[in-house]
Amino acid sequence: TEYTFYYFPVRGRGEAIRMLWADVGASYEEINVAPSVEVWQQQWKHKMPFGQAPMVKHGDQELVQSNAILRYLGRKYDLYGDGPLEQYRMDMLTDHVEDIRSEYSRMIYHNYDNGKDEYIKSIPTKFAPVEKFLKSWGNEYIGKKISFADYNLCDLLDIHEVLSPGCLAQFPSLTAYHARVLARPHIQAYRKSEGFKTRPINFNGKQ
Ligand SMILES: N[C@@H](CCC(=O)N[C@@H](CS(=O)(=O)O)C(=O)NCC(=O)O)C(=O)O
Repeated sequence: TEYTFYYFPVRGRGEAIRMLWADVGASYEEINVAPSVEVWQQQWKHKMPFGQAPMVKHGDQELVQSNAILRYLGRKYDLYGDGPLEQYRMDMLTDHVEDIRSEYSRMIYHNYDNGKDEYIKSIPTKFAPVEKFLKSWGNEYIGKKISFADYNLCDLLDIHEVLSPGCLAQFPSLTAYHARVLARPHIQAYRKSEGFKTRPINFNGKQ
């Protein structure tokens, strides 16, 4: 296989990478670095450059930092837009996805019971700017063609739909965009796979 993917058995920060590989038809093997917390802490954590996962082994390279991995794959598979302005937009939305993902993870892992309702109330504010940008850019994706940033944004929309069903219905461009990415044949096939269907979104089973 072309890649070895060292991560937890969750969507988390790995799902956008899995979607990209599915869409380009790349072969990869998943290594579950946390069949138990002890195995992660005693066998794997110290092997990771920053003590964290995901890590991707590609040839003799060991790649870490999920957004850097996405950009590396974006450059490798021509999934990084057409020119500096499209690349800026992909980077800018990737940064926004990162901001929201961090806030989402903090709620899921540290403040679910008391913070979930308040977080759900904040969802429109988080996604209204994305709706405006996509609408004004008028592309099928963030760029004219699919990019590494689309898989990341699509995964973020997925997990927010699970957290609060219908939360994106008020955003027509975002809703159409989400459906468009999910309708891609290889993504459709991936979403029907056992791996996708059985994988929890987060490590603590909260969603
Ligand atoms: N900026 C890093 C963050 C990676 C990260 O936070 N990994 C978490 C798991 S997850 O947030 O991706 O689900 C981790 O390794 N946690 C275990 C630990 O830190 O021991 C990235 O984007 O790859």
